[in-house]
Amino acid sequence: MSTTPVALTLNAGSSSLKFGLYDIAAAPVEMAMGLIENIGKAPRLKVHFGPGRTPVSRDLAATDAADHRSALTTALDLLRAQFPDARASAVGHRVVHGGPGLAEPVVLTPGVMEELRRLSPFAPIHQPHNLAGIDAAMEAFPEALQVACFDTAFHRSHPRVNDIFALPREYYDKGVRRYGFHGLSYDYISGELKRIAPLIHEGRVIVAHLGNGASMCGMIGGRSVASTMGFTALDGLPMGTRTGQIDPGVIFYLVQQEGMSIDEVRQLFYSKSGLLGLSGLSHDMRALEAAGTVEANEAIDYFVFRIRRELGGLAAALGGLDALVFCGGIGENSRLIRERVCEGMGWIGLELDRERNAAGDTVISTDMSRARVMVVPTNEELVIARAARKFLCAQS
Ligand SMILES: Nc1ncnc2c1ncn2[C@@H]1O[C@H](COP(=O)(O)OP(=O)(O)O)[C@@H](O)[C@H]1O
Ligand SMILES: CC(=O)OP(=O)(O)O
Ligand SMILES: [Mg+2]
Repeated sequence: MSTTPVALTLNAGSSSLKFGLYDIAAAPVEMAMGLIENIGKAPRLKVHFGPGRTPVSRDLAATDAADHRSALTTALDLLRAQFPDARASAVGHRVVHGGPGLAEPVVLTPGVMEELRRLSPFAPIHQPHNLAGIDAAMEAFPEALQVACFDTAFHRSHPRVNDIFALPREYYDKGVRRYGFHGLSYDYISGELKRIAPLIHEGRVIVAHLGNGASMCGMIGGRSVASTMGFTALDGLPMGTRTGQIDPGVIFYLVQQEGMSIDEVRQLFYSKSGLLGLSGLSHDMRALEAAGTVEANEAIDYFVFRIRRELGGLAAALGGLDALVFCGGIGENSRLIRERVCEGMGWIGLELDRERNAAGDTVISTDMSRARVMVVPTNEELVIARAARKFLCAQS
């Protein structure tokens, strides 16, 4: 039997499950990284087992990932077959909502679980899946240390004025605040900037995490000052299937005039809107870029327009801008979106180098650009694995 301590990481999204396996004897080393997407519909598996190995990608039977629990069983079977001797000493979970109190990763206890269940309505397409993943992992690995890492935690450094809504004061105390999300990704990017561009890290940086979920974060000295997501992961930028910022008056209209139920409005805002709703075609940026229809182009126009608006707003909150960093599936891979976001942004100090952008360089601004533009691939799983290792080390 292997004596190497191993950590499993789980990152459950609304219709996907990302899983990672790390050797954590020293700093975490990736052994496997996988994704099961389209859970409950036509599930597909993508997995790769460490550097230099060819990634595997194949369709799964519907029963292999009918829900998150069965997807986890499928993922674990796969990992056990590949690494028969590995035993997880720790399981690290991405949990989207940690509420106002949980500003650091924690070891999961019944008390913490109760608080996380209470927060479920604040993150309806994420938190229930995160909690189901925790329950399943506790059952599968009763001996392992179970650690939760929160998307909201990184943003607890916000000044209060950026956390409040203009509601009567008692609502803040009830937890109705601007939490911010994608914190594991921002934490990773902050750490990477410190390593590869320490002077930039000390300055005023806007990070655009553009994936299926999308948000932007303004940082000073590597700490979050402001973010585009708010009370829930619905606010801010339009996303694959989510509206992003919308006048709350639309909800009253839909309920009172269109006769929709609150559940129907929730479905509409979280699952049928954003790029999918505007294009009438797909939530997937690759499909929209390839489609070239009027509707797909308009969905892209709106996505870019909102990013540029938030860029201006966040730069004002930071008092200027030293760097813009792109990450997430779209931010890391779409040269078109990066080019369009930076177009005509000289007034804010950004000048994109088209060739560097096309080549996918890390720095994609010109040498003359006052503010730097960068592409830094994010890694939420590594942040989780590091936290799991830290707790294990503290125990032994
Ligand atoms: N080459 C590419 N060009 C444009 N968009 C891309 C490309 N590769 C991936 N994407 C987009 O990235 C998004 C998924 O981002 P990702 O960060 O993986 O999402 P998740 O939020 O599920 O973690 C999808 O919209 C996908 O189309
Ligand atoms: C918080 C959030 O939107 O997460 P994701 O991008 O995984 O959907
Ligand atoms: Mg994501």
